[in-house]
Amino acid sequence: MAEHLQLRWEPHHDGLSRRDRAGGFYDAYLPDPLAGWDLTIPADVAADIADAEAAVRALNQRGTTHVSLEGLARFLLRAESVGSSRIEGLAAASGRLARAETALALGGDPRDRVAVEILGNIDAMDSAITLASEAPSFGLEEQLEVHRVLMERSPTPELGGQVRAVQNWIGGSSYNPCSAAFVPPPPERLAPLLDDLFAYVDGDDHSPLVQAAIAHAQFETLHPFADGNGRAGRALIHVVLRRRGLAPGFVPPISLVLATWPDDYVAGLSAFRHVGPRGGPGRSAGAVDWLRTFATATRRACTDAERYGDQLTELTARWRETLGRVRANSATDRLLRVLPGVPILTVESASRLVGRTRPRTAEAINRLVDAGILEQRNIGRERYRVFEAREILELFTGLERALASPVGDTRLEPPNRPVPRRPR
Ligand SMILES: Nc1ncnc2c1ncn2[C@@H]1O[C@H](COP(=O)(O)OP(=O)(O)OP(=O)(O)O)[C@@H](O)[C@H]1O
Repeated sequence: MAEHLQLRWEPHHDGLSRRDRAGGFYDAYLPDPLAGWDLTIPADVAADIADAEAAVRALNQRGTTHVSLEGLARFLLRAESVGSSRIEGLAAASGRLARAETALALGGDPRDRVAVEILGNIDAMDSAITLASEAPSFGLEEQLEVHRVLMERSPTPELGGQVRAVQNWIGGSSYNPCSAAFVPPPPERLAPLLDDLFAYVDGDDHSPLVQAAIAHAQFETLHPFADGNGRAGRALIHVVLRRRGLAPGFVPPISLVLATWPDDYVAGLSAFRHVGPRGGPGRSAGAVDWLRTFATATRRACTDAERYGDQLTELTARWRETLGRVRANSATDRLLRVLPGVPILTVESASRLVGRTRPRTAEAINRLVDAGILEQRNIGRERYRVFEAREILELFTGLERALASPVGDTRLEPPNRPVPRRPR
């Protein structure tokens, strides 16, 4: 039975105010395990979930722009891998990251410390997700490894891969949980609940989107780490959708939309935390509120990603019109195909990507520069010569900004969290 445990807080800290120094009572939440839950989902919400799953599937099957979505979606992981308090990291434009990444790939010094640090976080998220998605089975050990990788580049790497041994809480005073918005289970109650959660993640009791939503909510409810629960919980959504095969190539940015609707997000998590008997109707009713929010966020993430895919298609069609005749399978033709996924190139990297000699590739690049499609830049301390498709980077910034607008359009409602500035 899910319940609140009333516990006494013995003060440890010399807090600033009398209230912070004081001890007192608090309610820690103890959820039910997930195993054997007979979750009842009403028809309208089941239909919402089916629609959202179909949208994710369609996005993953989207022929030509599929590779492009995958290519740039890596940068979307920035907001999932950088703590939400890191404003500078969240507001760094994708062009800046792509340039730093290119300089690093060339063995140089990008001279942009912030971008290098963000890239490190993205890599950590990327490898944590890959590791967990490809592991033959998923259990606590895999989750600890994911957390270790995620925390490696954080200010507190020593917290990585360790289940907390102390009580934590969300909101209220920093000194005691007595005024907290939510208090997760006490540390000594975590072990069986974590085993239960990862058995659920490894199974297929529910459809993939339901599983991702419930795994995320139960994970945030347990808050098993001293830090990095947000990052690990966001990674878990990707892991479930990949492991279940719903999103083999591209996971839509669901948690970015949830971050844009913080009130709905927290209300959904709170509704999920029912109090009462394990099989009672209150449990399913609370979970259904959360599932509705999660399905809506998924559909919105897919719509925004679809729109971005359409804009890419329109842009490349416009480029072809500007260029006039482009011979099929020529270096130019192939370059136009790879650019949406890799908008910053050198002659060498482009030559590898299009499978043509360097002189042929250089000719094609020059043609695109003459047409205003590519711009030459010098990057990094070494001043490497690169070619950049500015319009693609701008579209991507537009996608990031739209995702941060509660209504999906920054002209109607501005972004409500830090995002890159609109390109000038
Ligand atoms: N009321 C709540 N109940 C349960 N979980 C919550 C609640 N409010 C926020 N959360 C979750 O807690 C996370 C923050 O936990 P924590 O500070 O450990 O994570 P983080 O990865 O360090 O930070 P961030 O999410 O800001 O990157 C949020 O991202 C959110 O997923």
